[in-house]
Amino acid sequence: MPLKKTEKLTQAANTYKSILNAMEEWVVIVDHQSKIFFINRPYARFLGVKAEDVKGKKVTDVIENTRMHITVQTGKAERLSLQKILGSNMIASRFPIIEQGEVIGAIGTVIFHDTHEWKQINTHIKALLTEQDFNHQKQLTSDKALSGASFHLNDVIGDSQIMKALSAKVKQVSSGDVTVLIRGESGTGKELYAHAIHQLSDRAESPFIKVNCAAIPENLLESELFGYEEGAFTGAKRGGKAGKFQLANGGTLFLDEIGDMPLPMQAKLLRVLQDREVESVGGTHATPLNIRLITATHRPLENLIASGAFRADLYYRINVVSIALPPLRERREDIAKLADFFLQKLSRRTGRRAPKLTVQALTAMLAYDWPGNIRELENVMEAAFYTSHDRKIPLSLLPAQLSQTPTNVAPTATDITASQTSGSLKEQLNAAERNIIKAALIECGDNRTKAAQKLGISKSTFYEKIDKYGIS
Ligand SMILES: Nc1ncnc2c1ncn2[C@@H]1O[C@H](COP(=O)(O)OP(=O)(O)OP(=O)(O)O)[C@@H](O)[C@H]1O
Repeated sequence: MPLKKTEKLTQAANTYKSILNAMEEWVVIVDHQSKIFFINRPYARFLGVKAEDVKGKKVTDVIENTRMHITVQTGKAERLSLQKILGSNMIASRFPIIEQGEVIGAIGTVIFHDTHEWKQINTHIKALLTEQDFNHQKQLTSDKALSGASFHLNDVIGDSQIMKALSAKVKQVSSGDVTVLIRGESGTGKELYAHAIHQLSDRAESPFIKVNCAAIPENLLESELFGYEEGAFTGAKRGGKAGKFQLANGGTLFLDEIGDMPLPMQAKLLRVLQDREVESVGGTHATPLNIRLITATHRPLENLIASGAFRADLYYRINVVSIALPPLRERREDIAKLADFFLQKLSRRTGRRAPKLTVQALTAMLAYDWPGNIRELENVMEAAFYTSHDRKIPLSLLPAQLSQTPTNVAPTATDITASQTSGSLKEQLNAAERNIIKAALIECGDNRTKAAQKLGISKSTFYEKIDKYGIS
């Protein structure tokens, strides 16, 4: 038996001897008795020995502080450990050589020949990463310098039928100047879509200006939107200040959280949109406007109108084309792909290899309802990325609420990804019908009459079906 092991090792090593000798890294191979079988020339030179002379000697007698014999005994790899040889701290790795289940030897490498070299290389790698990051940022800022919008439709991840229908609709409405209202729960990607529409439009090279109507105090909103003249009020800047409308002129104005705009401001906004001109606070003349307006909200505008908190006339003006973004729990097919996308993104940013989700972790993620939608998923993946070891993300690294979904209702990873192609014919047809109805609703901006017409069914049948599938 021992002979056989040696023969196998001889065969393997002979094939690669000249390659191993040409390497800058130091390489040593021991047999199953921890005797040196091969040592490459650079390593032998460093030790001050001749490769032929040490062949067959116990590795512990030739290399100081070696652990190669331990690797042979345990069959376990040791990566990037410190090993002091002739006064220098080397960085060494050791791997068992396994053939048909048995350890026939071990291979050891020394990558950095002292800690100084390791530090130098570390600095070099950091510089490369910074440069790569800088180039990426430069690309983003040059996109931004052109327009202020840096997301494209390609950045929108999602293969589900719903997302495909949305992409088609976005492409269709982007080119004209039509006013778009984007609706969806918090974190569903409303801002991302606003950017994508601008990027696809003829205005892509012109400014994209965003205003978060919920984040600006009521008394500042007017001057923020319309700008002000010098001396317009106490504390006004010298020379005045351009408003977001003026800055967006020629391009796109994105009013986020429009449902949170105070009523008096709604009246002023409506006037500007109707007159197509804007006058700054304290100003004496109006500037003609040429903007494309995109608005977004997570609030139910119809209810706000009913309670008197939102103007119906403004609603009609902003709701020319409506795009409804589905919550993540209604397109669970996209969860795995989005998770992977965020892990890869972090990997590119940090230079660390992306860990993989275990089946249990992915199953819990597929069963969870994601009230914070994609933003929540992105945050969960970021926390898991930084706390993961062994390139794995087990369930224990996910927040507690993800493991609390009762397992009897938790669909498995395969259930979800195969939801279109598994189950009885009836189940598959139902799944397909649900997706078709959902897609039609999206295409028709949630207008049920139009969606029913598009599908060639009566309004009452359409209502029965949305009831049956619990589509809201
Ligand atoms: N389909 C998607 N693919 C990839 N990333 C996405 C997608 N949708 C959203 N994101 C990311 O999720 C995060 C939240 O998206 P975004 O800010 O556009 O949501 P929102 O609906 O505008 O949220 P809020 O209403 O809270 O402002 C962002 O980091 C965005 O890049």
